[in-house]
Amino acid sequence: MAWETPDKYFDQLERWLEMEGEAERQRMAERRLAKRSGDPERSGETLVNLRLADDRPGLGGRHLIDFAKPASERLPMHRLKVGSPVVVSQEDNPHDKGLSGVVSARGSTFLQVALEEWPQGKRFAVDLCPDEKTRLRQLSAMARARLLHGGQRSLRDRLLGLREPRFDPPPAVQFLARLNPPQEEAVRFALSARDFAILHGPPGTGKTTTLSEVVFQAVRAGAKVLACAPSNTAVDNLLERLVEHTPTVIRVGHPARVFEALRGHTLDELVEGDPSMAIVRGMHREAEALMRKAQKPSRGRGAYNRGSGHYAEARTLRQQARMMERRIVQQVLSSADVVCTTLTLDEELLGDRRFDLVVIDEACQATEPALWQAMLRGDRLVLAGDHCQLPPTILSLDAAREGFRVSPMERLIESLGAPVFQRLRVQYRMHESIMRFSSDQFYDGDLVADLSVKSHRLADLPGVKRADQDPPVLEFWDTAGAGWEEELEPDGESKRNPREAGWVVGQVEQFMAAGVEPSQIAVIAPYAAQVRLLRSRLPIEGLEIDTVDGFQGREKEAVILTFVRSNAEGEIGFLGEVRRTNVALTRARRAVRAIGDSATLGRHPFYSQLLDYFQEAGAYRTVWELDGADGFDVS
Ligand SMILES: Nc1ncnc2c1ncn2[C@@H]1O[C@H](COP(=O)(O)OP(=O)(O)OP(=O)(O)O)[C@@H](O)[C@H]1O
Repeated sequence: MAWETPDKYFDQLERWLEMEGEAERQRMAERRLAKRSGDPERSGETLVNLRLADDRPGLGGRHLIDFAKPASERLPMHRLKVGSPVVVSQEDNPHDKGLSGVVSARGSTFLQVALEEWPQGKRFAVDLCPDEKTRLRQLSAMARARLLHGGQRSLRDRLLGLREPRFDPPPAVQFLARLNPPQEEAVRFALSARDFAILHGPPGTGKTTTLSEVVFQAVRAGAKVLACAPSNTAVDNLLERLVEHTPTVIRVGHPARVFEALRGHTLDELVEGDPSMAIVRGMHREAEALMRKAQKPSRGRGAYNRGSGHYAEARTLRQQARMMERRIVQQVLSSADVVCTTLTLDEELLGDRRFDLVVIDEACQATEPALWQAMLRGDRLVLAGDHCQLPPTILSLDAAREGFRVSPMERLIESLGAPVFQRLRVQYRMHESIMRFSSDQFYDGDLVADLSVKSHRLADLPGVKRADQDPPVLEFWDTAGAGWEEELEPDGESKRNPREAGWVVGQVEQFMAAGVEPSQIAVIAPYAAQVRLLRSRLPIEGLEIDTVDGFQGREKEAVILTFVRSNAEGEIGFLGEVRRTNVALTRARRAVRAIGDSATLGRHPFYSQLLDYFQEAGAYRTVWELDGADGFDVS
């Protein structure tokens, strides 16, 4: 997509944001309706009938509260992630407006929410909130980006493709981490950019490792760096790498949203640990004592004056304490070489701070408006991601159709091509035969499996039984002609395939019988209804069953993939977004088992090539080989 002027670009983005806001509001209204009609949890954005299961104090006087179902039932499938803004409300009180909080942890049977206040009541609902605040911040950043001058304007115009990006000759670099040659080349390339550069990191190629090295080198040369990512999880992954070589990294953000092991690097904890904070705490204590004194009834001459004097003194003390705290916060921030945050920046906290370099990891998960807050803070920009995996989630189908799903990184690669990006090529995850198809389809056949993973197999894992014949790395089971058809979930829109689900149960059992741990297995289905069905059939501790989106950025030793679609019309729905299948296949380290209907899938050229690939690899099977496949009752 190309824009003639910055104004046209920003006009378009504002329109898409408005459409997205409308879609979000619509979704909330549908959720309210579903709540009344009986199955509120179907949307995945609400959990109901929750009790208080546990609690502990959190930072800054917050409460960390575990909500769970009665008798610790497993929670249904839901989209409330760590960092999601939520509202906790009393179910028995229809007038309760609820308390705002943030999801701070989640497990199969509980959801932990960080709340400022203690929730009153016995039965609770937790609802995902629309992220209005983020949208407003993006709009405000875009309004500022329209009016830029000087160097900032030149970077903006280059990011819009209106001017050529500039590169210096690659510098000589002494690397801190052990990198492979394409990673080293990518670091030199990123450091040579005068405006922006892109690191394209296919699955398992060490994109975050490489981006961290770019940050180390910049810091070494005296730069201040802003390191961002679209989600809290991605920021924490980056932070985990950054702290290895850069001691002065500070993570800005609600501590409840930060991995527990990394909380020592949060601004809140660093400020709390600052020696001057003892004085601030003392001032608060003194102010409280004065308030108590003022509230005590006292009689006699001058009592009223004494009381109001105490109030005034307490107020002044509190103001001074807050000012001092703000100063400490700013001092701590200034001491950092690297500030780490999500793309939704806290503008008030950062003030007019600027950075020599801004890096954005998982940049293909960010929409265009999400870029601008961070972009306005820096002189140079490095984006890292993989546009051959899933794009950002967009609720408004119209906006998505018009192009809102295209991330800025994807747009820049598509429009400017080879000069602006470097691809990493050595991957450290997949057996070579798992990698090959994805490499040929999405990465120009460029990927190479590192020796450490090239031929690794399940049988090499500790605890997995060695058999005469090792379990194969790949298998595709074809259901064509067996009548294993898809169906609509009762009362729902989502699709499922009970016969495929039955087959998946058998595969999980086989893996476990061979000694593979449930936590080493991923069961992936493109449709929520199939995920729900499988979760009800496989209540196994540690086994993860999720949609493709739920597994992006993760890996497992073995992946079982059910394609679900099987119909006479050859409809494949959103499997037509082939990047979804790229993500699903490339989560696997040592084994892939897939099941699908070649008669339905094979009409699409991508799936037809996938089937050929499995066939050529000697990994094609058909369910007719199974006892009683015709009318075979596995469900
Ligand atoms: N040069 C290297 N030598 C050895 N191992 C490496 C190298 N680079 C990366 N790795 C390993 O590869 C794995 C993936 O690295 P990293 O998390 O940086 O990748 P990523 O590309 O960001 O991952 P994802 O595909 O999940 O986005 C890690 O276990 C990392 O230690």
